[in-house]
Amino acid sequence: MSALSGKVQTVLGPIDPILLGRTLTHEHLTMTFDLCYHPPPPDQEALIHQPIEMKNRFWVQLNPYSCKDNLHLNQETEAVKEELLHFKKAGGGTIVENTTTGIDRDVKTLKKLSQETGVNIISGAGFYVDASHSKETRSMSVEKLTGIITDEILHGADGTDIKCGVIGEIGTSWPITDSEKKVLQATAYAQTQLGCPVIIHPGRHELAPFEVVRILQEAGGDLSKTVMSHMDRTIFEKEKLLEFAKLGSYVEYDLFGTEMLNYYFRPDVDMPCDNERIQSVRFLVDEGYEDQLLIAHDVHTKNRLTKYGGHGYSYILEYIVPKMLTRGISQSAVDKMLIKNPKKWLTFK
Ligand SMILES: CCC(=O)NCCS(=O)(=O)O
Repeated sequence: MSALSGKVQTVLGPIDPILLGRTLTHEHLTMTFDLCYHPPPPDQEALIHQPIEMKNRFWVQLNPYSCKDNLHLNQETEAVKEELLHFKKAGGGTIVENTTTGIDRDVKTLKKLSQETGVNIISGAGFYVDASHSKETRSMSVEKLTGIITDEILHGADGTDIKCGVIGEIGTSWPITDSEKKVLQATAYAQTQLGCPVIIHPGRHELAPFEVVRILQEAGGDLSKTVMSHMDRTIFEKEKLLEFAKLGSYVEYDLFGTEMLNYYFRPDVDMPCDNERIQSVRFLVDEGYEDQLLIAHDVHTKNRLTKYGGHGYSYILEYIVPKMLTRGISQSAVDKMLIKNPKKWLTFK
C-alpha cells in the first residue's frame, strides 16, 4: 500500500477525496496545439494568422485548428483564472488537467491557478499522441517510460516538485503506433505499482478503445481505474457502445460545448451536438451504466473560453445539468457523473 492510498493527489499535494466536490475529469487550462494545425479550406488562407476577433469568431468555431492564434491556450492564464473563479461560484470543486508531455504541460501555472482560485487541480503524467513524441521518447524502453511516469507522480513533473495525480491523457492514434503501445504498457505497469487513476485519448475509430483496453489488460492494467475519453466522436453504434461499456472502464463524454460542422480529424464523422451527447448519456444510464459515466468539456483551444465568446468551464454545471434533468436523467445519476464517479476514480488504491 502506498502513502497515497485513499488520497487524491492535486498540484498542491494529497487531499481527502471528500474535498473534491463537482469534478470535471477532462479539461486543459494551459497547453499548445500547433501539432494539430490544419490548413483552412482553399481561398481562406488569409485568416490563418488573424487574431480571434468578433468578426472571425464563427469562422474560428468552424475551423478551430486553422487559426494559429487559437492553438495557444497557454497565453490565456488570466482569462482561465477568471473562468475558474466563476466555476467555483457555479458550484465546481475540481478540474483534472489532462495536458501531458507533447502539448506543453505547465505544472507551475497549474499550481498558481489552484492557489489563486481555490479550485483543486489534478495534473496528468505521461505522453500525448505519437506525433508529439520526441525522437528520445520513441527510443525509450517500456521500463524507462514506466520510470518517467511513476517519477512524475511520486516526485514531480518537468523538473519541479509538483506532482501529477493521474496518468493521462495518454494519447493514442489509429492504428496505435509502436511508440504509443510502449507508453500504454508503461502506463499499466505504473498503475499496477501506484494504484493510480489512468485516462486515455483513443484513436478516432470505433475499434480504437477496444484495442487500447486489450493492450492495457495484457500489461496488467486496472480497467476499474481507467477512463476512456472522447466517446462522443468514437463509438456511435449503440450495440458497440454497450459492448465497450461492458468491459468495465469509465466511459467519458467530454466534448460538451463542441459544435463543429466539419470534423477535420475524421471528415466522414459527424461530430454530435450537445443534445445528442445528452441522449447518449441517457441511453447508458438507462442501460445501467451510470456508475461508469463521466462528463467534461475538454477545453483545449482559445475559442472555447468565454473571453472569446465560447462556453467556458462552467457550461456543464450551468446548462447541461439542467437540460439533463429535463431529459429524464435523475439528479442521482448527475451526481454520480460529477461527484461520486470522479471521486472513486481519482482516489489512489
Ligand atoms: C489535447 C486535446 C485533445 O486531444 N482533444 C481531443 C480532440 S478530439 O480528438 O476528440 O477531436
